[in-house]
Amino acid sequence: MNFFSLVITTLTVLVASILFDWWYFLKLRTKRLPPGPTPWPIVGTIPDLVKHGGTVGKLSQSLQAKYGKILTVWLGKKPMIFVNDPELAYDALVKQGAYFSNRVKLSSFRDITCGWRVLSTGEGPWTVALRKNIITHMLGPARLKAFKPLRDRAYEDIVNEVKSLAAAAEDGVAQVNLGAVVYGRVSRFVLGLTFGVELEENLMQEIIELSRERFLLAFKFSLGDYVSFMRIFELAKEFPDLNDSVLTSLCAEFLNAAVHSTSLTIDSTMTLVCEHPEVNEKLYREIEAVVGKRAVDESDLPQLPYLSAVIKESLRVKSPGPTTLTHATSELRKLGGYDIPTDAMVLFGLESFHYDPAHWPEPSVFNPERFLENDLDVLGKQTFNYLPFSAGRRACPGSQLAMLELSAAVARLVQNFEWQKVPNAKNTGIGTEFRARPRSV
Ligand code: HEM
Repeated sequence: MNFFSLVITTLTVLVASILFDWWYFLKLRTKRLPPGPTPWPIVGTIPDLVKHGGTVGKLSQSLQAKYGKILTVWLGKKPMIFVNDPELAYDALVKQGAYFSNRVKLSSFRDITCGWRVLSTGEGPWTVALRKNIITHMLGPARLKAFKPLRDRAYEDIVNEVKSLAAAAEDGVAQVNLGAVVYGRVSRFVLGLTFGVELEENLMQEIIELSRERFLLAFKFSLGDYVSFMRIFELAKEFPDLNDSVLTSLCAEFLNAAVHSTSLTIDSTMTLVCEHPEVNEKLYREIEAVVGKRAVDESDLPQLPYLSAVIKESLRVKSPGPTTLTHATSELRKLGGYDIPTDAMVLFGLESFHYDPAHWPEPSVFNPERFLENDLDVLGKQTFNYLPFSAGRRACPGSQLAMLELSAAVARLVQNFEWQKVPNAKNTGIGTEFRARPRSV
């Protein structure tokens, strides 16, 4: 092909795809979508998103005052609908759960998930089978019990790693990136759970690094998902149903889903505990009174109500994600009187539920006492105003394991050390810098 025909072909594809996007956009605009800012041609509301630091949760919260608790923004030609009202979320995730449980097939996820074949991006019978396998086999009560010794090792290793940093420090106080320490130890436990055997240290180290790279890749933004002509830069690939690559993707997904939010939440809980010395003191006294000097065990957790309240309040104030993953409908549905087309990405605003002043007085104040007065379930059984693990058919399958790990790890950290945040320490993405002085246990 000579240069001239190449230019003509490229321009034709460009104009055709712009016209296609325009037609697609106008077709969707005939629906009665939830309100929102008027989108720009081609790019939609992407400029507003950029103004909000690229964070969809922040964009939706700032638009909520003007447009209400269900609203639409446009990522190029694609509508993204935010549901920030707990009652509408209950309608979608429970009453209409069978229709709101699909996922949007974003091309940014295609390669990393071997053609969307992992649990969090899949839908239909394949996903139902995967979820059943995870819930009944990988994370069923018998397996959680069988793998308790590995979890105990992880808690012990976290404490020992911080103790050895303290022993090596001149003033006897460890300076530690807690998120990084927890990430490494929880990953080793989850690898044991995934493969059913303990792997060699070198191999574990290699898998942990590779899976972290994969995790970061999954956040790659692909313009082709939203503006069709950008697709010409992406190559189509075929993926088989189940082979080594699909299995690797499934293991990487499990490892990332299980480790990242858990280590992030342990880090943010300890940050909140450091910022509230009265909470730290009360927590330490509860552990001392119930457990004494021996190491806290998971079997002690039901006797530690204040610890449970601290973890739940931390998940309310600092949910690892401000929204659920994107949901999609399997057919055109109605929600709050609006149309929800199959092309829309639907996000449920967990942070909005958790910060609703009508339900939570002084919502930005960290106050574990709220959960002592009213011990709410984490899967929305009593109210959708508290939903850290989402609810319904796509709710987090790891909530039970996560609550065990969060509670036991935080209890051991408070039991063994006096914690302080390093002044002006910021979360570096993986964790926050703390100073930890071993208590004389
Ligand atoms: C603090 C800890 C955790 C939090 C706050 C959390 C929260 C969530 C949320 C909000 C979702 C999205 C649900 C939706 O889209 O409606 C999710 C999905 C998921 N989580 Fe978790 N999670 C945590 C830990 C875990 C653990 C320990 C595991 C595995 C052992 C896990 C595995 C998954 C998987 C596989 C999905 C995708 C489910 C699907 O698409 O059907 N998570 N999680």
